[in-house]
Amino acid sequence: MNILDKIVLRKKEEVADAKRLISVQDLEKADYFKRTPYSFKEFLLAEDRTGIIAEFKRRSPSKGLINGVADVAEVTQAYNNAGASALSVLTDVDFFGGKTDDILAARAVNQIPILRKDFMIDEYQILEAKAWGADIILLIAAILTPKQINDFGKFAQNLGLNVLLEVHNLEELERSICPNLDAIGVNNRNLADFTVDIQTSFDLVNRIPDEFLKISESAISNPQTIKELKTAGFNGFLIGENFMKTNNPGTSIKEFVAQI
Ligand SMILES: O=P(O)(O)OC[C@@H](O)[C@@H](O)c1c[nH]c2ccccc12
Repeated sequence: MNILDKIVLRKKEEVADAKRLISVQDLEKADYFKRTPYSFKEFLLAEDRTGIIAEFKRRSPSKGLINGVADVAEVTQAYNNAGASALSVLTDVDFFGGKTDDILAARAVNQIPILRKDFMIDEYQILEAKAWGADIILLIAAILTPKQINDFGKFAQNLGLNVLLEVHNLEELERSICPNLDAIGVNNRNLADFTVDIQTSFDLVNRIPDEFLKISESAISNPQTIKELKTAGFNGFLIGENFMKTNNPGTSIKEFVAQI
């Protein structure tokens, strides 16, 4: 079994446990459930922002521990102050060291869009994202059928959430594309075997219809790469490890932004 299969198997248990603890009715009663999410597009295309979607990630299956001490409120605020267009917060517990409370903590101190970064397999998780104050959800083509992508996309957009579809190759892109999406992300990392190649982004960018925001995800560590991805047509750049692996992710993003 590859790692992605393991994550999805465990996710099914995690979601079943969460459903037993908190009902859908209770999620819908949360204060944040009433708020209107920020527009991903508006922030990504804003002249005074960088297009960077800056990620808070403690650990990953590919790298193990990345940062065990960083504070989510402190780091996401520093990302925001450095000009991030949006924040990405991992909520997967077992494989990425995330916590539900991380989104709540980031939401409380930031007025820019927040992506709930997780492996979405059930509508319940979309309701959680809304209740926790997230603005964007991620749908990963590699683990979902085209029908699930269409249905989850519609469900999320009906709640006012923005939808980011993640693909890793042309086959996933072509089978998954549907109208109920706001953005399409090309993951430079193959989630099944962790190999990374930025070329994946350059190969797929012109296959993404212009009605969608175009995001390049993972393995970005050089400001020069942002310039090249922009020229190729990307609007957004999802960066995690490059900042999180340092002693001070907030300083790290500032130095990075100064060079783009
Ligand atoms: O830390 P990196 O290499 O900058 O990558 C960030 C982000 O793209 C990566 O964490 C990611 C992309 N897609 C995912 C899906 C699930 C979990 C994590 C991810």
